[in-house]
Amino acid sequence: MEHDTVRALHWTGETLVLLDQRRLPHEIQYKECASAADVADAIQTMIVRGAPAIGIAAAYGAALAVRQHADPAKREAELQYLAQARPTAANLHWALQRMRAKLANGADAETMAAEACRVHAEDVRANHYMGQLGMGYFTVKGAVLTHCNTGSLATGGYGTALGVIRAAYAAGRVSCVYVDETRPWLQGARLTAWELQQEGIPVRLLVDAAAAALLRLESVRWVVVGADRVAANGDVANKIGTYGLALAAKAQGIGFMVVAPGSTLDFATVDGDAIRVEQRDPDEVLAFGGQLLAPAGVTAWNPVFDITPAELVDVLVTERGAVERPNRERMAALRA
Ligand SMILES: CSC[C@@H](O)[C@@H](O)C(=O)COP(=O)(O)O
Repeated sequence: MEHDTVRALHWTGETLVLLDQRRLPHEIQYKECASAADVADAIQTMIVRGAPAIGIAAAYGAALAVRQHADPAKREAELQYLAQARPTAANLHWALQRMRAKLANGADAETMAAEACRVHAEDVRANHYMGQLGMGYFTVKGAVLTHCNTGSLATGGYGTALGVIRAAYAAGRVSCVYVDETRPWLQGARLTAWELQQEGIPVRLLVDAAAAALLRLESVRWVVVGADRVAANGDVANKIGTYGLALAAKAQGIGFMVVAPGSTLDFATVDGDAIRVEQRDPDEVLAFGGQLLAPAGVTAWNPVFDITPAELVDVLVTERGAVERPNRERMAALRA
């Protein structure tokens, strides 16, 4: 098994230590979470981000709630606080549901922590499996384009879309990785470029607005992205800008691959229209590094995810298998 360059989360046995992703790549700082509320705040403020990593953090948060409180009402309040940290990533609710089931069976703090560690380890295993499965589609060596950060930092380790790219690069099937900078948080520029550089994988950064031109002018074989939630019909919620990439890929006849673990699949949500898309503070768009970019008084629209209709997805890769051109019927094969 290949090594992972970095870990976003570390369980000490008593606390959860998170690599502060807001400060990367130039500062390595950690945030120690001793309570569920600390974890919820870390998710809300993007110290930890990426759907699978959010789910894993929430699982550890639930273990901390049980360690901290004997009173079921207080535990419940902590779990609800965690559940509200961010709305779009399905993994958050999936993880809390799994931890609640343990709790309902009378689990103590130690058993809860062991379950959270299992959630974490299973995610890493799923990523390695998806890496192998996904790279099977890269039949000709070439360049790929990815968006946001879906690597070790966004998951328990290794990555979803970036896991496929890493596996494919190791197998000699990727020549270069184009990375969208991913405004406004710059997950591509700050995090993905950093992860790829550490691996020695050739990386070229582009502004988000250059992606369609890249697909038209350069020979890119696949666009590979992750997901925050996949609805029962295969519609995909992912970082804002993903829908535009899918449209451009379709227009150019370039493959569009989505890579996501089972914990991101939401069969209770009928389609993308029913997915709640998080809106964040307009200041994330209007200012940068504390410096106002736009004229004072201008407002901004800041949805942080968009919905890509299933018909634009060529293949959805999960650890339960891969589905080509997902629709409601084909998605059924991925039910747990
Ligand atoms: C494996 S991560 C998949 C998605 O979570 C990722 O593409 C993404 O959109 C992350 O958004 P973020 O706002 O950084 O949490």
